[in-house]
Amino acid sequence: MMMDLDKQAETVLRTENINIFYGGFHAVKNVSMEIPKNRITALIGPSGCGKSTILRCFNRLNDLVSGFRLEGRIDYQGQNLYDPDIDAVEVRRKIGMVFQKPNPFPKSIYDNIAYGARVNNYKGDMDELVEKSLSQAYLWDEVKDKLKQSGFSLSGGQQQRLCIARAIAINPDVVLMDEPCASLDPISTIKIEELMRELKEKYTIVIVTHNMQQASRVSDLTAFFNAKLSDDGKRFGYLVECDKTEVIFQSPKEESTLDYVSGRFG
Ligand SMILES: Nc1ncnc2c1ncn2[C@@H]1O[C@H](COP(=O)(O)OP(=O)(O)OP(=O)(O)O)[C@@H](O)[C@H]1O
Repeated sequence: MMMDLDKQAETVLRTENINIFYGGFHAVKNVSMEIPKNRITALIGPSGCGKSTILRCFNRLNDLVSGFRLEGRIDYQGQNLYDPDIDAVEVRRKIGMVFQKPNPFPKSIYDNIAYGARVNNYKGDMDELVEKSLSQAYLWDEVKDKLKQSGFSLSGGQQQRLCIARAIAINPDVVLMDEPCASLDPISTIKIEELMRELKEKYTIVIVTHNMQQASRVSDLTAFFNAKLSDDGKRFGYLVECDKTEVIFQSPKEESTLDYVSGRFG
């Protein structure tokens, strides 16, 4: 499907008819979609439609949730991420995550970056890696004179850029972002959006956002999810459509998509 949407981009992640359960609750039904390389894909939709659930499946973060079960497959570089012989820790090294609330480690700014590299037995020059990662996250100039201070001493927007720097320091393929600007002021938000545009040159980005302007400003592709009641009266999430962002925002196939992006519901 995506090949038609973006002929230049190869597919990094592909879900094939996935169904996601939390215990007896069928949270997400029959989602098939593709995430293209070096693009920003936005997941949008009303609360509870399963955006975060799907995002977290992309790096197996839901494994830690009791009762979680996934049916179907998620292919990453031709392998099913959920095959029993796949190491979830290695998956999370290749597919990083940035959360809604900045969550620096209770360590110095320097060690926030160096920690993951040390754990991964990084053999290169640590100072260089720290500088490069912080520069890529547009934070270096603001912190270069206080690298030994705690990550918590930074502003919220700076902390989020620190978390992005930490995510890219271990050289992932994909960076997942779950509402990365939800707790930030407008100026920090614009900085993170600029940063995302830069980062997609090197990484593939998938972002969950409630902010329609943000999705239309930064993403190349947008997937619109919705929720509805099944025959037994339970609410489940599903993918309505995924297309180029300008199509989703201007001429989507489904009326419910237009209603949502134009603020008529949700
Ligand atoms: N750990 C969990 N255990 C049980 N149910 C869960 C769990 N996490 C999510 N759910 C349920 O799965 C459904 C989808 O939740 P999810 O957080 O993925 O939605 P979302 O679209 O990201 O919502 P929001 O926009 O409000 O963050 C919801 O009904 C939610 O209550």
